Amino acid sequence: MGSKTPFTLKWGIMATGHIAKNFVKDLLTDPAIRDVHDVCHEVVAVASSSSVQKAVDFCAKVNASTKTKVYGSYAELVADGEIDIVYIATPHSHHFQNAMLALEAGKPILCEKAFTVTSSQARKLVETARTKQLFLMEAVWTRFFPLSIKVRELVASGVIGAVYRVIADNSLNRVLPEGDLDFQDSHRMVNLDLAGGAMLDLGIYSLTWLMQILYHLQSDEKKEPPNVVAAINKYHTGADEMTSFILQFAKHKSMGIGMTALRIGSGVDYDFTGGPPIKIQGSAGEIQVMGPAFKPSAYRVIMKDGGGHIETVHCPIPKDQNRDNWGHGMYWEADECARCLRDGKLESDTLPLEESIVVMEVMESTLRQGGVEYPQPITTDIYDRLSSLNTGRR
Ligand SMILES: NC(=O)C1=CN([C@@H]2O[C@H](COP(=O)(O)OP(=O)(O)OC[C@H]3O[C@@H](n4cnc5c(N)ncnc54)[C@H](OP(=O)(O)O)[C@@H]3O)[C@@H](O)[C@H]2O)C=CC1
Ligand SMILES: O=C1OC[C@@H](O)[C@H](O)[C@H]1O
Repeated sequence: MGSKTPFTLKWGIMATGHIAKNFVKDLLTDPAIRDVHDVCHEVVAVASSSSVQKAVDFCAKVNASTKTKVYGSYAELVADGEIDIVYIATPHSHHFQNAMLALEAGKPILCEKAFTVTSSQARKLVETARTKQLFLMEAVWTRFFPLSIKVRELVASGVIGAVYRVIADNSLNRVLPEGDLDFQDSHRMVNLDLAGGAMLDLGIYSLTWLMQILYHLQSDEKKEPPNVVAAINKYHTGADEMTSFILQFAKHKSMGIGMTALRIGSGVDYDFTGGPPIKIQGSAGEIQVMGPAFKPSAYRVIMKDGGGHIETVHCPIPKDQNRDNWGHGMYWEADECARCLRDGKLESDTLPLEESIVVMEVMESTLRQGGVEYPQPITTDIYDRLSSLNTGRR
């Protein structure tokens, strides 16, 4: 791209919660801190379904430009003609209706994980986006980390031979001394009305590691969807609190073993001393990844024959000194959106929509096998512009 003017992507932010804040702060960092010079980002508008004031407070918290527009409804946001793309940062329960709202208004979308609550909702979103020729991507930021790209390249290069097994865990210890989890029953992490539970919130990252190695790297002609076997321990709200799933790719002679929990953490630490949360096992060696599965921080390659030096490669997340030393790692997925929109692409090659559907199928199968059932208002695949999920009527 050389010295050409970078392509600017203009964002509309739907919701003002925890992750919207982190994402917008990432958007507002200088792309040069991550050596990106071809694209940049502008936050044009922020909407809260609760009140305009919440959007105003949000803008102050993230130190947004004074030009950023604020709305007190999602409908107003998606109608804003200046916005190139809407970032959906509502609970999983809301994603289908909110994404349909944006697509119906002709807006491209980056939608937080879990993409939807059911696979049929995911298929409907993809179908709608394709019919309307609009860009759509699930916001699985981890896939766009330079570390993930490097690990996929190493596996594809055959350095560890044929990969037969991937083991991945993304678990948090959120248990209180008396045995309950450290969330109110109404919290989105455990509340069935908000599609709570470990699988959709955290297990998706273990699944991301299984999928990006064992499925994404399969050749297109030989794509083999996984057979899924799962077990779940439920919390008293009915949400899953400890979930394990096996993905079997029989034709490829490989298996992925995924784990997630809210009752026990991934290890004593995220360092190799606690055991890496991700192990990619090949015929000639193994790649181990450390750090939380959603935000990996280092990797190492260990060859079977003991040959070669084992070097840990640390991959720090760049920080912007002019923005309170902020940098979370979500800007790489935003850069992907900018490049796709700049180049007229309707989906990302790194996270194709077909894979988001398979991911939802795996999670749905896992939850079904464990007997987790979400209520009808959040599982329907019938779009309703006036659904309380769109209007914010609680
Ligand atoms: N990529 C990542 O690292 C992370 C992703 N996530 C994902 O982002 C999404 C949001 O999570 P998070 O930001 O932690 O959640 P929060 O509860 O902090 O924020 C959710 C926001 O959604 C809006 N909202 C609309 N209706 C409801 C409702 N009925 N109950 C609660 N909130 C509602 C609210 O914004 P308003 O009132 O302004 O409309 C609220 O602030 C989830 O899908 C989660 O999986 C979460 C954490 C990390
Ligand atoms: O996406 C996520 O990653 C970090 C976790 O702490 C959070 O619960 C989850 O939503």
